[in-house]
Amino acid sequence: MKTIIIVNPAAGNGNAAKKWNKFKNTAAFPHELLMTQYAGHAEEVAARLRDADEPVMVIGFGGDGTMREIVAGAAGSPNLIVGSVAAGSGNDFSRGFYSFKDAEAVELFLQEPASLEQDLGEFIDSELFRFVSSSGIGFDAEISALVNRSLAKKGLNKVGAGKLVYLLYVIRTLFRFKKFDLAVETDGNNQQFKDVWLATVSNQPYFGGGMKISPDSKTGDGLLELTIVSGISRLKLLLVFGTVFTGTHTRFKEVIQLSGSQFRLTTDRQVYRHIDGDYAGKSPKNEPIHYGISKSRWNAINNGKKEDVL
Ligand SMILES: Nc1ncnc2c1ncn2[C@@H]1O[C@H](COP(=O)(O)OP(=O)(O)OP(=O)(O)O)[C@@H](O)[C@H]1O
Repeated sequence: MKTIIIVNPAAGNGNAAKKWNKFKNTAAFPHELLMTQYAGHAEEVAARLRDADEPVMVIGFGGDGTMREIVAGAAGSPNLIVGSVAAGSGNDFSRGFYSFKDAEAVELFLQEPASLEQDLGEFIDSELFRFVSSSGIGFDAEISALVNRSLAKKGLNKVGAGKLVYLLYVIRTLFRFKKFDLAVETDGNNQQFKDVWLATVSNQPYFGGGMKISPDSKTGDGLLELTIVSGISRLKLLLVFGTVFTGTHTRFKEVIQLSGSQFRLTTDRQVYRHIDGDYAGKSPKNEPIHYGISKSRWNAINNGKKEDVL
């Protein structure tokens, strides 16, 4: 099978380039290489391959942003199979979908390739936004928007202090965040939530670099899960965050989880939002936004262990 590796050298704060330099020396299988030059490049490359008349495996060598771009470009093409090697910062894609741990794993897969159709989440605002793992509104989206914008982070990342900056913004946002009201409409059901900290639409269990926000999400079942955290004190919110890593946060009464093929979400003010952890503008005030699953499905690696990918 023809194999194309798309490397984002900027992923993982530049560590992807170093990781690639090691990986390429062990990659004995035939492959073409493409180094991304700018944001959006990986999607363009994957989209150009869409009309392939033979099966092509596109391996993303990067993090969640790189994988989202590749999946968005490849979705709807019957002959493209998307694989990944985790080389980003958060790498939630590799927790929700099968990911190659080394070149040997790629070689083994190529001996007996198999794929599995998966869902791609989407919503339309002024433009079409797509997400592979999750898209959220609120507290966590505000933190990541502020951290990424912070010039301090750019300087401090060079000395490996990105996590410290993140922690500082968590504390700052914890005190400054303005909670919002949320209306949820799903399958003819209307619900109102007051004092909401965050609402996350998930296609797979993980977000935020290993937090199991939506333990029951399955990537190919045609459903999305909505997690809402509301009516909770700052202190308890921290406690809840501590339990998200194990997925036990769902026991708190302030954490609501809904499942459906689509959700219409309306916020009473503009609130930061993300797609797969990346900035995705703000939700409009009092205007419903429709979250659903794209008609264009995509093919993931099927390594034979269904529980890893379904
Ligand atoms: N050559 C490049 N220079 C700068 N940015 C790039 C380049 N190529 C791609 N990008 C952008 O880099 C961004 C970060 O990539 P990615 O999300 O894969 O890594 P990450 O943020 O380190 O990992 P994660 O999302 O898993 O935390 C993406 O939005 C992508 O569009």
